[in-house]
Amino acid sequence: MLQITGLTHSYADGHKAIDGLDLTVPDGQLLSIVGPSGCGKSTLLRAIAGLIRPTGGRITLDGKPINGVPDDLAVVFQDYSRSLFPWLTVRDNVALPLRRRGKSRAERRAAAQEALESVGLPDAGRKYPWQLSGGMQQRVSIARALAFRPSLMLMDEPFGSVDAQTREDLEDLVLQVHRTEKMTILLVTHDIDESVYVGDRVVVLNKSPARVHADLPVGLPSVRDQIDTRSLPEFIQLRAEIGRLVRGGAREPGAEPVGAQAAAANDVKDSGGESA
Ligand SMILES: Nc1ncnc2c1ncn2[C@@H]1O[C@H](COP(=O)(O)OP(=O)(O)OP(=O)(O)O)[C@@H](O)[C@H]1O
Repeated sequence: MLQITGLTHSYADGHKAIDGLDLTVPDGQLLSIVGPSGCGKSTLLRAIAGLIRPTGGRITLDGKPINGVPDDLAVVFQDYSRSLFPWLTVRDNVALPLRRRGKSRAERRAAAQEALESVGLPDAGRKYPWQLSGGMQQRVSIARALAFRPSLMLMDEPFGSVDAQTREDLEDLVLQVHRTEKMTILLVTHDIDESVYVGDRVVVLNKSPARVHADLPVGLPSVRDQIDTRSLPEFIQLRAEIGRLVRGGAREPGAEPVGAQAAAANDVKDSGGESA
């Protein structure tokens, strides 16, 4: 479980990006994070990733405070072109972080190949990143994260630089990975529809400095489809509510969260054994 309590961060120039943010993410949840531009979403992810030391508050992963980059974590950034090494083959890029796992060369190669297959790139291993399209390069970044088998994956606007069709394919890839690998995923996005489509839950941050403005369960069936899911009345209602919240609106006092009934129904269904 990821637990964030009273998180505060001021940059060296005095700019306060986060002010007293509380958030708990249970294991296996896919949490979408949205908020106005510049509100502190990336700062939050960087603090969770141990890339910056927050000036206040506490972040724990499975009860252990985060001091530096946690062992069990992978990060996927928007800018895939800068996160892959151009002088390494695709397979070596994917295998590289596995050195930290102490794997042998053969094990690293096998894990890289398996991860490439899971993102639909079984034949790309011998190529170099610059020989692939942008969408394929982002698949490689996701494969690298997957090969590492992290318990927590942080994704910072991961589909912001790809075309609309590739974006949908990659959203479905993340949903599939989440279902099969059961890892916890935090996904920062500017796209409200995407936050609902992929999320189990959506957290809306308020204007800088960031705090949790609203926290909404996504009560949609766990198997999602780009056309059918986005046409559901619950999807349309939730997307409208989140849009209003991102623009600074307040939750209506006492209002039942949109999708809560469906979420409850899913819980009942899931507890009955087979989950979709
Ligand atoms: N290194 C830094 N030094 C000073 N201020 C910074 C630094 N990095 C970010 N900021 C400021 O902190 C605030 C939050 O930035 P952050 O990148 O976390 O926001 P964001 O919500 O991810 O932005 P966007 O939606 O545009 O991607 C912004 O006002 C930004 O200008």
